[in-house]
Amino acid sequence: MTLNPISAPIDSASEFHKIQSRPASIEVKNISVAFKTPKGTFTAIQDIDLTIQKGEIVALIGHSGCGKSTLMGTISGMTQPTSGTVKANGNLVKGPGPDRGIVFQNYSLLPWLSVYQNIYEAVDSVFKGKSSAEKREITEENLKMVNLWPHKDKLPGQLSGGMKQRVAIARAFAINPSILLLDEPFGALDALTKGSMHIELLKLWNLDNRNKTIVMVTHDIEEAIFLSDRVVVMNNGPAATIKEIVDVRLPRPRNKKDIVHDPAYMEIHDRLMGLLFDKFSIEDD
Ligand SMILES: Nc1ncnc2c1ncn2[C@@H]1O[C@H](COP(=O)(O)OP(=O)(O)OP(=O)(O)O)[C@@H](O)[C@H]1O
Repeated sequence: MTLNPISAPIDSASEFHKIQSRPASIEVKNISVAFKTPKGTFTAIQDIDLTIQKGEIVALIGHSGCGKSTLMGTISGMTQPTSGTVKANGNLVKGPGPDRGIVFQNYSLLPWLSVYQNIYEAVDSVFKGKSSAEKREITEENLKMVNLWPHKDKLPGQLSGGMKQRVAIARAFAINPSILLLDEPFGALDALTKGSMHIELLKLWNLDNRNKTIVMVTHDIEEAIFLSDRVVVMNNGPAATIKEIVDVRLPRPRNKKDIVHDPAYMEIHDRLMGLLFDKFSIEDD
């Protein structure tokens, strides 16, 4: 398989409308999550409604501790909502499933397995009916996609942060989920590595004809705008809700260097800054 540049199909802002008219991939209905703590019940998120279309890239953004990971947890099925429902591809989410691949900031690779084995084991656990040759082919294809084939025999401890993150992303893609959930996947990376990871992610998304739905938690406004179709801004908790959903009607492919000069980008950036930092100001006199 050859890698297409991220410029594969030419898009325009009207592409945004096309995506919005696609079928729902994730339907979050009236979700609340409350945790039992020694001090009593703590409601992290409350009354959240969010529908994400198939093939959409959506970023969740908000201050630390507002409930982004909790909301992601309900979509992944790792967190049970106290009330409300989540559907993925029309099916009620009752727990984690192979239709939803998850990538965390800490990579969650198995340190005692090689890069190759980390991916092969995941493929093996999901594709029970496939032959070993087919599973080896999937493993190889995905490692090559993230340019890690030459490093396949290394242990995670012998890799840089960016390489580990690429293994985690290759593993998530190898199980071919229709939904990819990324919880601060690039948070620990330096700006340059982060920039290349954004390009890698969009390449993989394009290779799959933009069919995978991607939901990403981030603290990074620029990252959210560069990658997403919509940015979901959450209120501060407790009982956090969605404050506003900002549409990112910027044509794709997006060029990291040029996009920042686009007046539409600046407007979205200002809006997000306003939503996130409306209460903060620095008195310097
Ligand atoms: N298992 C739990 N038990 C009790 N409280 C929890 C639990 N998990 C999360 N919380 C609380 O719920 C709130 C939301 O946490 P969450 O991790 O979802 O926030 P976040 O927006 O992802 O934060 P960050 O950006 O810092 O990663 C926080 O106040 C957190 O302390």
